[in-house]
Amino acid sequence: MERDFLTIALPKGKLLVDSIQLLSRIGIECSHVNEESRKLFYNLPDSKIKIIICRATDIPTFVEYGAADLGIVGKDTLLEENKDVAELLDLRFGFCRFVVAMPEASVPPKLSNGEYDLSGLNHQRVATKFPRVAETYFSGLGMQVSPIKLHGNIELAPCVDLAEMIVDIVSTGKTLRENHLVEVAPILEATSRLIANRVAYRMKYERIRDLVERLREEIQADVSAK
Ligand SMILES: Nc1ncnc2c1ncn2[C@@H]1O[C@H](COP(=O)(O)OP(=O)(O)OP(=O)(O)O)[C@@H](O)[C@H]1O
Ligand SMILES: O=P(O)(O)OC[C@H]1O[C@H](OP(=O)(O)OP(=O)(O)O)[C@H](O)[C@@H]1O
Repeated sequence: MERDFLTIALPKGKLLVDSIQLLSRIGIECSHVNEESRKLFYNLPDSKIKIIICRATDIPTFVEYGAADLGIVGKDTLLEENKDVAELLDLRFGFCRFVVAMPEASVPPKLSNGEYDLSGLNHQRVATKFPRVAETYFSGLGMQVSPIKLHGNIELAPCVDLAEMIVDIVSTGKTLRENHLVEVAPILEATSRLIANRVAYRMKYERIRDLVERLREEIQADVSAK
């Protein structure tokens, strides 16, 4: 019966391998799921689970509409997409940071507390994949910015005068360095999250809670071992 099955949406891209490994560690054997194939859904009858593979940014949409009961997605995407889903668990992988960055040549002066003075950036253009996050951050500082939405290679924008600054994800810092950009403000840290469709969470409560508890224990054991 369909209601026995859980559909889990996994993001292709950077989070896929860790997602598969985590599910496999709690006994949902899905190591044959991979991005090399063009297969976008997998049935795991023994676990009564279906896996679907989506673009990372689409995961909240699939879960909100109930096309998937559960999904794995970065907190960054969750904030930006702002869908009506339940956030169940921090999965602790896919760590990255949101920052504001600018060309080395135009970094603002520092305040006495050591932070950069961002006030001169009011009404400036900010290139980003995350316009909602950017606007929310700057409005929290009492500022307004003009977001320019891009889908990738954000660091290019200030180099070709498309924007004065960027709001983007930093992981190693290599992309900022190689494009002569400097972080001028941290915004927030993000990791991947397990999310649920709100109706599925009620209708399939026992199954979902059981899965969440197994994941929680596995993550805790992993953290304790490190
Ligand atoms: N260095 C990093 N750069 C980008 N994302 C990272 C990084 N490290 C961890 N992540 C996490 O991985 C998630 C997925 O990133 P990925 O690059 O695979 O997809 P995407 O390009 O953001 O999505 P889409 O393909 O839909 O545009 C991000 O939302 C973020 O949570
Ligand atoms: O600090 P780093 O380790 O250099 O990683 C940060 C880069 O990774 C992401 O881009 P991604 O690889 O997703 O490519 P994209 O520009 O096409 O989004 C992000 O948007 C940065 O550009």
